[in-house]
Amino acid sequence: MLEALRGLATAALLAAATVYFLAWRFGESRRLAHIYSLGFSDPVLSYWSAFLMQIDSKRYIQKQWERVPPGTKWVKLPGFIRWYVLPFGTEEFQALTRASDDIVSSTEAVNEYLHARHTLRNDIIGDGIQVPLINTELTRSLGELVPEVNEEALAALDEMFPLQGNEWKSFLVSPALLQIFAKVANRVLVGLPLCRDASYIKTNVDFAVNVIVMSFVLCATPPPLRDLVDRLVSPIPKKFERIRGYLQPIIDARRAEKEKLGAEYEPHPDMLSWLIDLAEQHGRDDRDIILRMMSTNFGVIHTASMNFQHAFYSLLSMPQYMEELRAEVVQCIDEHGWSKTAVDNMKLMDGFIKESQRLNIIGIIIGNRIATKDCTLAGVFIPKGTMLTANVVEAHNSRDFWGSTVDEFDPYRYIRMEKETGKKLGIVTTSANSLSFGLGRHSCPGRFFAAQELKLLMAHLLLDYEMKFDKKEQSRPKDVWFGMSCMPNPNTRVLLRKRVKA
Ligand code: HEM
Repeated sequence: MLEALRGLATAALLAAATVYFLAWRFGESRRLAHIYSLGFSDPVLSYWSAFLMQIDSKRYIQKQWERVPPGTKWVKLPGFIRWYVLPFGTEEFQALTRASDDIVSSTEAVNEYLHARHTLRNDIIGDGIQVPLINTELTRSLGELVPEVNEEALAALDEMFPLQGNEWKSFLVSPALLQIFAKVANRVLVGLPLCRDASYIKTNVDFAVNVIVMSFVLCATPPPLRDLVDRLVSPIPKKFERIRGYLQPIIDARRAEKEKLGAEYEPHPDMLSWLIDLAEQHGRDDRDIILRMMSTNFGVIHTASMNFQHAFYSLLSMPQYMEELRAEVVQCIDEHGWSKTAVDNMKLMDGFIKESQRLNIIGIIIGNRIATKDCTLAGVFIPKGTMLTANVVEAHNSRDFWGSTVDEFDPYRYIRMEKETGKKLGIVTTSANSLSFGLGRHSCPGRFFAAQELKLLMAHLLLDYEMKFDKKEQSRPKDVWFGMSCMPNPNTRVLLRKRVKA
């Protein structure tokens, strides 16, 4: 009896979800009929296109893009849940990057694809007032933070890759790098000793996975049922309580220290301190501070770790660049010590990581925004509720822009282009053809810190380790694609050995 009832409830839920999504999709297809389709435009047949797109999204968008008639302004890409509208020409791309927040909202887009109102509690912290802290406090402190980031990078590498004598040892890269990046980031988010607490780090790493899984669950749930499903199955409230257990005593201790020392109080140079001050200015409670810490952790750990893995695999598959990169690190450190200037001067390393980001993308689209009202962008009507986004595959592989060597991995490309154009083209420079950190006013504010940690970690690996893939053929392991998203192969093992320095 109970089984039958459960079956009936599941069938009713599935039927409700199907009716809801079909109704939504029919309406959206009608409203976007004037925009060129990458595949079938018919609301029903477009599900077939969406299916083909999910199977091999990179090839699908590349092939369909080549067929777009010249002069087209915007195109739409079919998804199972909705259409994605993308700028086709330069003018349209600029209209998207320049559109103000009251026309296109990145927060609403995050709310939709990550279900952030539920998963990241954007109903409370969706105002994003912590974002400017990254642009100001964190980016300004990068120079001061180098010794700390450096110390943490060394400690984390030693812990995750323990080696003795001159033995070669095999390591699974992906989980080790997640821990390393979580620890290094938390050195500047919360400081010592918590950044080295294995259980705190694990809770944050797991929280990010919970967010992704819950966003899939909520995506498959019709909107009226989402609050209920979230309350019944989400593991996130428990994660919040665990993180609160770690952070609340530190928040209390810092407040007590400030009260005791008065004018002599030296604030800790980390995100937690900046958030405590921010909460005071805006009259927010400690729950607010903890949620913002969790949301920041969500944004920093997996992105940096995946970008690094891609660059690391590229390096191992092209060992011819190891000596040149090592020589550059040695020269920069000899001249400037372990400092921001030294890191900034590692131009070949910069170009190597940027070239890896260009060719090893983590998704075919980036910079999602939702139109919050009916509007006209570059002369074309965009209805309220449309998801706008940009094509990373085309941006990073455009033969017109990158020239005949577009398919080659060339770390010197940016040094050469900087000389030719006089423009800065480092990792942190975003443009219509470099979209790894997003686009326009909501491009990643943490990219200056991210570039520093990626370069410092790569520098230490080069100086302190010999490394190669733990498999016969030393070629890049195949990436793993899920629909429109891609990640470096998580099963990759690497052999490491302590390097004897000359
Ligand atoms: C390699 C590492 C990283 C990558 C690839 C990355 C990438 C991105 C991308 C693609 C976006 C969306 C941009 C857009 O919608 O146009 C973004 C947004 C953001 N990132 Fe990062 N990120 C990284 C590291 C970091 C770090 C270390 C921090 C903080 C310290 C950070 C904080 C943020 C924030 C707060 C936003 C939202 C900005 C806004 O809404 O205005 N990210 N990031």
